Amino acid sequence: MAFFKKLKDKLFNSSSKLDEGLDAIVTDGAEVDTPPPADAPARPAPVATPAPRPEEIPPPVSETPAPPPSEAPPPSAPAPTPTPIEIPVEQTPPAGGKSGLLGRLLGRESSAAPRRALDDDMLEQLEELLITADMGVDTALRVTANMAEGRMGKRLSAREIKELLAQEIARIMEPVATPMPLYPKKPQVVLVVGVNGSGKTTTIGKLASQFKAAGKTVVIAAGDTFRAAAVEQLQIWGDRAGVPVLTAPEGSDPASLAWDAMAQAERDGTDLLMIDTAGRLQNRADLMEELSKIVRVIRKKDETAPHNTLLVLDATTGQNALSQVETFQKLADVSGLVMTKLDGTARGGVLVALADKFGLPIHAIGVGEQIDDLAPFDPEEFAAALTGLDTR
Ligand SMILES: Nc1nc2c(ncn2[C@@H]2O[C@H](COP(=O)(O)OP(=O)(O)OP(=O)(O)O)[C@@H](O)[C@H]2O)c(=O)[nH]1
Repeated sequence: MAFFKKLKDKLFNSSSKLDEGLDAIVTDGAEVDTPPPADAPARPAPVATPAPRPEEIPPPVSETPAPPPSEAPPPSAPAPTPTPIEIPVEQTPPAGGKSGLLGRLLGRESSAAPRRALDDDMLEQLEELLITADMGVDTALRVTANMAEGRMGKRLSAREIKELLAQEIARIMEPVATPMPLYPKKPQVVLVVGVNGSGKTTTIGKLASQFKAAGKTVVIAAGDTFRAAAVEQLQIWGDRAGVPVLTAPEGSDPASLAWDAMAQAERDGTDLLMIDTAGRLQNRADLMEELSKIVRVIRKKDETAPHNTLLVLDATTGQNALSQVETFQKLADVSGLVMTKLDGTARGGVLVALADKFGLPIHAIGVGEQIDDLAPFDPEEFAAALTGLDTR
């Protein structure tokens, strides 16, 4: 199945909500064109059209220099292998203008499609709809203001509004869509943080499997030593991914496990060491101490580690994800996000709010419970899926 179709299906709840909401807004108070007046706007001028995306996904190693300048890859560094979180994206119509034009040319949108003049009332309805889709008030206001710029009084069809919205969303998301950077450092230490249940274990398993498929050697440290069940789950995912999982006795110090794991990874020349961590936010001070101790200890072995601190967020928590980012930014030096459970949630809009508010890279999205249900984040596909623009 085309990846776009899969994403669209999986984002069904979000997209149908926006999709139907936008249709309703236009129908509410719309007039039917028969035919549209010659001077009617054939289609709105595109807003701040996002720079055309290259056909190819960004290179695996980001432009970001390795943590300290001295660690920057030497010119002779071996060519990076394709990043594991890159998944070939099938050709899909862009979220923006082209599909609309094509749609029109192919007669997808009849000239009798209902149109509604863009006025304050309609803008308010749009804002409300975006807020209910978890975009948050600030982002919803900014998005609608941009959509309205230069278009007040223009008569727009539902499809044109969806295209405008998709363009605006893609424009916000474009800068944050970056795969997890890979460095020539061995081991590259990836600290994985997030609240319990956000999908850390699952994401570590999926990422480990993708890194391994890309030819990297990976080892996982089960750093949530306080919960036997968490360790067992991680072992199951390690088995699935074919990657060893280092564990420590229940209740032992996670920092000491991290130390041992670093030593083993260094000894074995392992490419990536992924460290799972506890996610108990109930006692923030303890968690902060635990995370900073892990970091202190691994820095004794490599002062540039951790090279990535991934925050795993559960999309179904909606706006709560925003406060989790704020909290974890205080606890750890978060370098990127993975958003899980985007399948089957009506709260996908929170990604837009996250990108708008924090600008942290979104490395990947979880769209299911299977090992291959982790996809690179593609802003245009996401915008199209979220707004219900598709190839129907
Ligand atoms: N539908 C869906 N479910 C997911 C996704 N990612 C994780 N899950 C499910 O979410 C639940 C929690 O995932 P875990 O990976 O165990 O979460 P965790 O953060 O490690 O949780 P703790 O072990 O309690 O700290 C599991 O039932 C997973 O199958 C996803 O992308 N989509």
